[in-house]
Amino acid sequence: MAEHRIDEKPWRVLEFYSGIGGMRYSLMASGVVAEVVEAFEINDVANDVYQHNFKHRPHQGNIQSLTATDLDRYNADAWLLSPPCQPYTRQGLQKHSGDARAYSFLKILELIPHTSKPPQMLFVENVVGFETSDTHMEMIDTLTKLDFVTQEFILSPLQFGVPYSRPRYFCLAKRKPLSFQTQHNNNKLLRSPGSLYGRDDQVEVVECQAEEGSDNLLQSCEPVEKFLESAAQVDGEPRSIGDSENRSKDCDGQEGDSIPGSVNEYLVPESLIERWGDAMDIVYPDSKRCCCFTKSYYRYVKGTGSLLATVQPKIKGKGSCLKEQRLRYFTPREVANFHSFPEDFEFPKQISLRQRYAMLGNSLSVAVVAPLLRYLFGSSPS
Ligand SMILES: C[S@@+](CC[C@H](N)C(=O)[O-])C[C@H]1O[C@@H](n2cnc3c(N)ncnc32)[C@H](O)[C@@H]1O
Repeated sequence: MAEHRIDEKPWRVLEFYSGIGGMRYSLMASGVVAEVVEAFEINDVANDVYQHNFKHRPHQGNIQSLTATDLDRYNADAWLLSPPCQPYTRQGLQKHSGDARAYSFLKILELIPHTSKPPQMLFVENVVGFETSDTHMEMIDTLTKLDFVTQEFILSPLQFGVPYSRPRYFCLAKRKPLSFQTQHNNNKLLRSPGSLYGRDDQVEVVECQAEEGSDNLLQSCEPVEKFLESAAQVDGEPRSIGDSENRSKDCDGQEGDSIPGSVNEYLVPESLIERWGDAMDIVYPDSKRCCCFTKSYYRYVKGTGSLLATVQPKIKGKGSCLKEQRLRYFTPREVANFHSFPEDFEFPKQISLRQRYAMLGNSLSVAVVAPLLRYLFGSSPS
């Protein structure tokens, strides 16, 4: 557990790029006594979802236009940020700080020295690849000049028992005189959660080798079936206003927008299986791993997330007839389960299926972020 402050006053937290609130759910799950004093998000649909679940509407607008005076008003102890990842993704142009979508985060870094009371703690989440970018260099440079100590991680839900591969980069920063519990990891990039639980480096090396694919690691994960809705629940997904009855089924694998009214509408059309079967990642209820769901899941089938075989073939995989396996998309609720969102998380009825998948694809794993936040806020032995 994170230690409470002696005065029991909650930490005052600012949440930047709040989306549908994955960071806030992680903070709640971490057990840290904290209050989100404001959240910032440009996308009003995401703000609808956030408000629906937290009864608090984030400040809507471009983070780039915030000033040091604006931020001073909140008198926050910690800033949690999950800035756009497109400038750093391997599939993208990798323009890093040259990409306009990186500007708002660079602006925030610029503002820190101009605030009258800089935050004591910072938490940044991004895609793997961020750690080699010039934005990362800029961030570490700024934090070092301001007397922050950092510990960086690349971690995936697979390392926390969730059968879901979504490795992400995390930077944890504390301003002196605050310090981390495991100080020998200062200024290191770690690929195992060992130090979050006070385990030594040797264990970390083993776990690091185990990441992404080792049998040991996968065996410690729960099976995919634990994350599934029952057929009745899948059937009960709400239909949204203005959604078309049928998805358009383009030959390039792109699909249109809708909200399914029955389980059949999650089934992958045969035309897509014929055309894209070889590129599909297919998993079974007893599988111990599925692929990262991106914001294009359900619109495209290639490289956007796994599909579930609802009929178990005699021989698993592509050797057996895919059409007989009744492939279906995971529902948004199931994707939220893989992100370890709480059961009471829900989308307002008017949010379309495409929007649900897009916002979930942008979000983060509570199973990974909660222990990182607990570690960040925990106080070091003096
Ligand atoms: C990687 S997602 C973070 C998602 C969030 N952590 C969650 O759990 O849903 C980035 C978010 O930043 C928002 N965003 C991007 N640029 C922004 C800007 N300049 N100002 C405010 N929000 C921005 C996007 O709309 C998106 O929701």
